[in-house]
Amino acid sequence: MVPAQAGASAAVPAIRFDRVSKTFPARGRHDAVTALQDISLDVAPGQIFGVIGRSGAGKSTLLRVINGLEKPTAGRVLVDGTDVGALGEAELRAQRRRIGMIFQHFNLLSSRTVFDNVALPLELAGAKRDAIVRRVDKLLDMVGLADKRGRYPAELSGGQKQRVGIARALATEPRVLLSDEATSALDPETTRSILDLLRRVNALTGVTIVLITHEMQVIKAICDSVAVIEDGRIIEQGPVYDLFAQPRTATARSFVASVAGSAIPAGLAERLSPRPVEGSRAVLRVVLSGPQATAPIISELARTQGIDVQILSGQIDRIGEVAFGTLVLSVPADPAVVAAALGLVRGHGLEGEVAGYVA
Ligand SMILES: Nc1ncnc2c1ncn2[C@@H]1O[C@H](COP(=O)(O)OP(=O)(O)OP(=O)(O)O)[C@@H](O)[C@H]1O
Repeated sequence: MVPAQAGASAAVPAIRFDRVSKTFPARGRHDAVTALQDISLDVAPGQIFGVIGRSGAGKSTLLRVINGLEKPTAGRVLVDGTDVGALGEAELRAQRRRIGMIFQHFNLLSSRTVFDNVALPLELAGAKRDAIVRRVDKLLDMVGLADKRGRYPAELSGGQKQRVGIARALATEPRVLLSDEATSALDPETTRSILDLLRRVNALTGVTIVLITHEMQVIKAICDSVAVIEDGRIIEQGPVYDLFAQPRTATARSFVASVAGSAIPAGLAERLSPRPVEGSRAVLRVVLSGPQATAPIISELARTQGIDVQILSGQIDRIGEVAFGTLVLSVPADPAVVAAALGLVRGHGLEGEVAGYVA
């Protein structure tokens, strides 16, 4: 007998990148640019999949090959098993109705009301008027904008505009929702409410979401899986908690640190000197991540090594069961003491470094 889970593991991914590369050809004085290099990844149906990278890393291009706005120069992108690059114009149009998209600057039509913006994809798909009214009213209810249906975009806040964008993207009941830095133009509180809405939409409709961002906070807030992109290559990918627990590359570590608040407090940073001076103490920065994130390093430093240790700042956060954060400590500047302290930290599989010396 075939085990029950065999069927599930063989499920067609919602999106598959199979060795995808994209090079924009040289034009005039501009050299050719390879925006995507040999990318392979699977997005499972119903997942919220985040792609994080710095400016120019290739995030938008990666999103645009999913809905066929760009064609790969090598490899294939499969959406629900269909090779997007092999579709003709008419098939591609039909395919795009199954892929919604939301944007950083909302891209609403200013001359249309909220209702008419959301109705547009349905009108283009040839839906009947009463079906359009039913669907749009339901969507406006879902995004909490039923009372704004007759308003124009200029009369809405940024968060409300993005809610309209989300309702419009969902109008044709897509299987996939692409999010292009959808919260980058919003303040932190509005960002949270939009991310909550996307989570709710995902849970209610099962739509697969692929979002690109340069903010680790967004990944942490709603993604199940994440890929880190740099210079057109995926340098790490996996469940979000794995990335937080054990970032393997310097880029991923710095993204994790941006959420974990690894920075030395400003007042202390100004007083740090690169070398020890008379009576100074060494300032150690310890990154808490992985299975040993909560190891009792302070008591071990004090008790087993006899090191006089002072806590200068610290922050610890959690994703599910995984703890991560940073601790800033000071110990006597004696090189033997510093080496013993770092040895103990690293012995627990944690990263530690001397950030400087403070008198
Ligand atoms: N149509 C194009 N023609 C030529 N080069 C392009 C084109 N689109 C993107 N590129 C180049 O490809 C690389 C990746 O661009 P992309 O927009 O995908 O990056 P990104 O990670 O989304 O950046 P940002 O966060 O700044 O939007 C960049 O070097 C960019 O200049």
